[in-house]
Amino acid sequence: MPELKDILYKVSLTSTYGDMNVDVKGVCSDSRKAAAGTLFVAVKGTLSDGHDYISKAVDLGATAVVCEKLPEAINDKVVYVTVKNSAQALGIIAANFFGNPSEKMKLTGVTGTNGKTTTATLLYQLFTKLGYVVGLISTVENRIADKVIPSTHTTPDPIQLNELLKKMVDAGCAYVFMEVSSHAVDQDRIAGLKFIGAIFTNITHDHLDYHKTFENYIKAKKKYFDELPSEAFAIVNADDKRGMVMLQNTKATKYTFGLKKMVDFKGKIITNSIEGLEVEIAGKNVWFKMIGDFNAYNLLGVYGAAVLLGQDSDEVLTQLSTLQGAPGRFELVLPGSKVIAIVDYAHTPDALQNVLDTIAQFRTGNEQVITVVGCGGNRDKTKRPLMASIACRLSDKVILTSDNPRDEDPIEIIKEMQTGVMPSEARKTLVIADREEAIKTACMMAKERDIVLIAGKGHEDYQEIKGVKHPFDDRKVVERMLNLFSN
Ligand SMILES: CC(=O)N[C@H]1[C@@H](OP(=O)(O)OP(=O)(O)OC[C@H]2O[C@@H](n3ccc(=O)[nH]c3=O)[C@H](O)[C@@H]2O)O[C@H](CO)[C@@H](O)[C@@H]1O[C@H](C)C(=O)N[C@@H](C)C(=O)N[C@H](CCC(=O)O)C(=O)O
Ligand SMILES: Nc1ncnc2c1ncn2[C@@H]1O[C@H](COP(=O)(O)OP(=O)(O)OP(=O)(O)O)[C@@H](O)[C@H]1O
Ligand SMILES: N[C@H](CCC[C@H](N)C(=O)O)C(=O)O
Ligand SMILES: [Mg+2]
Repeated sequence: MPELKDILYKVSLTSTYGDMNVDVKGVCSDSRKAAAGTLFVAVKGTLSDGHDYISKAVDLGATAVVCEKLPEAINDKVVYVTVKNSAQALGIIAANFFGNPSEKMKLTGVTGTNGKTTTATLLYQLFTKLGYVVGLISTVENRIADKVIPSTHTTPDPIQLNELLKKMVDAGCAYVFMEVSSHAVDQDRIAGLKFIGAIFTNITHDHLDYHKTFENYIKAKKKYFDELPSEAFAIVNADDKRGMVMLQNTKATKYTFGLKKMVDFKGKIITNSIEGLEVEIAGKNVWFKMIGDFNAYNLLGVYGAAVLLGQDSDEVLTQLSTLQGAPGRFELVLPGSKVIAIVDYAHTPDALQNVLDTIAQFRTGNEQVITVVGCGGNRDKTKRPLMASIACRLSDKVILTSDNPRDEDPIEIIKEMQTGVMPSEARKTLVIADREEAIKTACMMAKERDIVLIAGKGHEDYQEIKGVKHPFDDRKVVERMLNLFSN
């Protein structure tokens, strides 16, 4: 069992009280999980402050406490350690407690507003095909080789994260690909991890509820690159306005990918159709099963990272051309049906615009595009009118509905969306708060060859209302409707 002094290795301490050789049976940052012999790390959160729960953790048996400020009531059977930043300390402590698993693998992180899950999943699938034992940490699911572990966050908290990485080491994972959310960077969930590579996809409007300003959001993404070690590589989308900003202060070796500029990993789209993409990369024309310009960027980021991780360029392109990408991302439901139904996780204005632009490239103009879209509750409100506006501009009919209302009133969310609908567009919008009814209505309205886009929830198999996740899957509702048509 590790001793306290060992798991505090590399943590910058401001003071210590008690025996640093005490054994530590476990680490927790939630007092409700404290047990005999554990170390409790008090972290200031967005809703409450872990410092208020120190005595609760001690009552449940915690024998050591890491905090920024000592509590008034000191228990002389407990060891107290103060630090300047306990969120950061928690990351380093969790890594030490689980034996610094990230140092025993090649860990690559993906950050950006859109495309993280797609990029990380493609890398996981690619390296598996190349014959390696691979780990994946993503919004949709975590994977240790082919074993699926459900995911609760895009990037888990430091304790779960390091425990998962340790299991990956134990299972022999040589490469691990993980999504790094801006929340995770800001909350130091990744402190203490050793990355060999980092990929930046893009940055657009999202999460301003949390970061408050776009500048802060950019800073959170940049902090990830600023803290990379010199042995790592950093590869960014140079066509994104903020791509080069990410590289400004990094010690890592810098690389770029893109379609428009002079870059290290360049692509040129030759064909873009509902069947897939043909892209010229490294002097070769390669067909991919992924659809849409934005996926050309994801594929180039994946290709660049794979080559930087030492893989053979031709072999990478051959394997990459066979891959399907992540579930619920531009997923065609029952392909070959009379109605083209697409389920996509577009839950930001930029993603919605990209998906509808992609659809616009395929359509003949004789069919209708019917979009069903909602915006999540307890999330960035500024995106609501923008998403409704984009949906109206690029669709023939729009049904505004709900998407994980959480603690908010779905009707109020829809009202905020409606402020983005121009009076001239109002006649093509319907409001149907019940998502199942909304999807059914869209399918009923659709005629042969019409395109129905169901945006926002992708792979999600629930609708979250007031803290309860009710089973709900866009794809299943659409499938039921399409099957009814064919009978
Ligand atoms: C806004 C946010 O990111 N919140 C995360 C944060 O919680 P918090 O700051 O609200 O914590 P808090 O409730 O204020 O508590 C502060 C501290 O007191 C402790 N506490 C609290 C109560 C108690 O009785 N005892 C106790 O010890 C808590 O364990 C915590 O350490 O830290 C928690 C532990 O790591 C996370 O589970 C929680 O994620 C919430 C559930 C969440 O919904 N997060 C989303 C927004 C998120 O992180 N999303 C990103 C993806 C976004 C994207 O890019 O699309 C993600 O990486 O998943
Ligand atoms: N490179 C990209 N640029 C812009 N939009 C993209 C890109 N890749 C995917 N998208 C769109 O964004 C949606 C979300 O993609 P993905 O799940 O890969 O992103 P993410 O960054 O993991 O999102 P989240 O932060 O919610 O986990 C997709 O369904 C698609 O509509
Ligand atoms: N990772 C994103 C996912 C949003 C998905 C959308 N369906 C919603 O619930 O808003 C978030 O938690 O903000
Ligand atoms: Mg994701």
